Amino acid sequence: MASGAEGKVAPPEQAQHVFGDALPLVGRYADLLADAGVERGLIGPREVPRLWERHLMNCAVIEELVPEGAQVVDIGSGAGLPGVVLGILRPDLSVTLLEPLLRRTVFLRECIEDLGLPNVEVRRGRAEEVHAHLRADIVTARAVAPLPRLAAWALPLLRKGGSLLALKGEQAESELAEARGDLSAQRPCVADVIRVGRGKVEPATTVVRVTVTSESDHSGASKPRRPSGGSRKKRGRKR
Ligand SMILES: C[S@@+](CC[C@H](N)C(=O)[O-])C[C@H]1O[C@@H](n2cnc3c(N)ncnc32)[C@H](O)[C@@H]1O
Repeated sequence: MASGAEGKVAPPEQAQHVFGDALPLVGRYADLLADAGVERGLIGPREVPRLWERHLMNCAVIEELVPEGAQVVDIGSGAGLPGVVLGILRPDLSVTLLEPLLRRTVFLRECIEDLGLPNVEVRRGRAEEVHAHLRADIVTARAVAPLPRLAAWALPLLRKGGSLLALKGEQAESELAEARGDLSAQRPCVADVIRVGRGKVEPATTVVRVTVTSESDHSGASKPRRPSGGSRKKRGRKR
């Protein structure tokens, strides 16, 4: 994929601490986002100066919540956040980037090829339509949907003991408090809010972690309920 010098943004000093030996490859991904990603409207031009702190590093620090060798599904991957970053940092993971929009899946496939990531694959589809086909130890999602809807999409994909890691903003505690009833009605689970990356990223990344405590019944007996909360909001501009 073409990546000129134009959109390049130098990594901050702290990036070495976060990415270690993976820094050059993450730098290449940053260039792809800043060039082709912006050109094709997958990422806003105003995001470029804050690509490292607000996007790449903020996503990277969740890797400490992902067990060795896990199968990860990144719902609504968009331009690849956090899935591509996890795939680069952690070659031990198998990462599926799940994204419904063709333009975005084309970009993601090009990125994976360019970056040479054999442990990452792209799947075009909606999370609610892949319950019969995908299983995961970890499901990640950033800026995709309110918690009740996200849980309805993610929890059926998880193996017992697996977790949804939803990257959320400062309102995570109240969002979780409102959604608790909905979450356990979807599937038995425990949920908490964790802040990761203290000392590496400022502010620390806020994650709502929902861990399922039962086997799921994929025969259909425990079909996910339509969440009562998180009513459909106006979607943002499609990129
Ligand atoms: C705001 S973007 C966030 C992209 C990326 N996760 C990030 O943080 O930059 C939301 C993404 O979710 C995707 N999406 C929307 N509905 C979805 C669904 N039902 N299943 C999977 N992805 C979905 C959209 O196509 C879009 O790429």
